[in-house]
Amino acid sequence: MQTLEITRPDDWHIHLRDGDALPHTVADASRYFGRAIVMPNLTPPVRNLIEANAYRQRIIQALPTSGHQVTPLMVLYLTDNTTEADIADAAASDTVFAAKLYPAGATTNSDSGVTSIEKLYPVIAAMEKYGLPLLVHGEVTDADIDIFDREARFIERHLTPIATNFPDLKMVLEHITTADAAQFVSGASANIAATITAHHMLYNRNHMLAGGIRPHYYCLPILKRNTHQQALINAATSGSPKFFLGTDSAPHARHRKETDCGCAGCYTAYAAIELYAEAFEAADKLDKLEAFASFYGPDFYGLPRNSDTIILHKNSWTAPEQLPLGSDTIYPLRGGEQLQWQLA
Ligand SMILES: NC(=O)N[C@@H](CC(=O)O)C(=O)O
Ligand SMILES: [Zn+2]
Ligand SMILES: [Zn+2]
Repeated sequence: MQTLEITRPDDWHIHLRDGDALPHTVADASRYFGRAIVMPNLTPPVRNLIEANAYRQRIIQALPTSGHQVTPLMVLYLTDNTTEADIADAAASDTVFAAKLYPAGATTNSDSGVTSIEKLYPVIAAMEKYGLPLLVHGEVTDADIDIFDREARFIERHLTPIATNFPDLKMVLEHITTADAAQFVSGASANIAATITAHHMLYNRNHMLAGGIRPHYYCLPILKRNTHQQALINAATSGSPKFFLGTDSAPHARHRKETDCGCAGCYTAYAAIELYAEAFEAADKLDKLEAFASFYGPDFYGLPRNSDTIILHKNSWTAPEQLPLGSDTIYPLRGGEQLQWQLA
């Protein structure tokens, strides 16, 4: 049996949600991730250090009592009312590691997001000054911009100006989905990086739309055409330290995805590294998985790499068709289908 031993990975983009969902999401994230950058898009969102620390406590209370435990790294949710003092407090803490820019209306729970990125510039200046990374959901929201073009337009309109105006800002373009984004990040300075999900490496929009509409493949930014998928595979497996693992595992109750207006988000945390291993193996680049999953993320954030390892076996198994999420159930990505890699 083929075996793969890699340094313990971290997840640099995950949604753990809150309340009775937490025991489930936290247990899945704890299977092997050392640390997790925890997205702040709760309702209400995590807007300041006090709210971040309270959420962190709720996560810690939900950690499994035996076995490995993931360490939550908290993130602030930027709003039109975020102040430079909010940034200073967060940067001085040892619990908050970044702040997240959601353009208002761009994605799940982004209603409190930023309505004018230019008005946010003083806050971004503070992030540059204090060295707090800016994490970006990079999509414009204009009704007249095609949903498949929203990431590329965001790069031209907003990311390029931010990068020019704040040359020392640490910035992560989250869950990139286009060749345009991969190119932008590759060509940018070393303080600009990107996370890539397993599902954007494994799938393109045909998987979601050809032969029937499959709501469990619907996430934002939306899956693009296969040439973009190939660009993401190339970026993730290139060995460039600018691209690292962020699952964007985002659970939604099954009935909220299988409905007339379904939610965006795919649940992958139950088999995240297994799905990435499959994608890297398909590209014949398994040797590049460890650095993508375990080195480049902590290097970018200025944190130590994990010192222990995990082991994966090449061994086919059937993914569960559904999983509990508090009092709801979720249909995980790949539910009921075969997975190729298994955690030892
Ligand atoms: N990716 C998604 O489709 N959904 C995420 C939000 C996000 O990361 O944009 C969620 O919170 O459900
Ligand atoms: Zn997002
Ligand atoms: Zn996300």
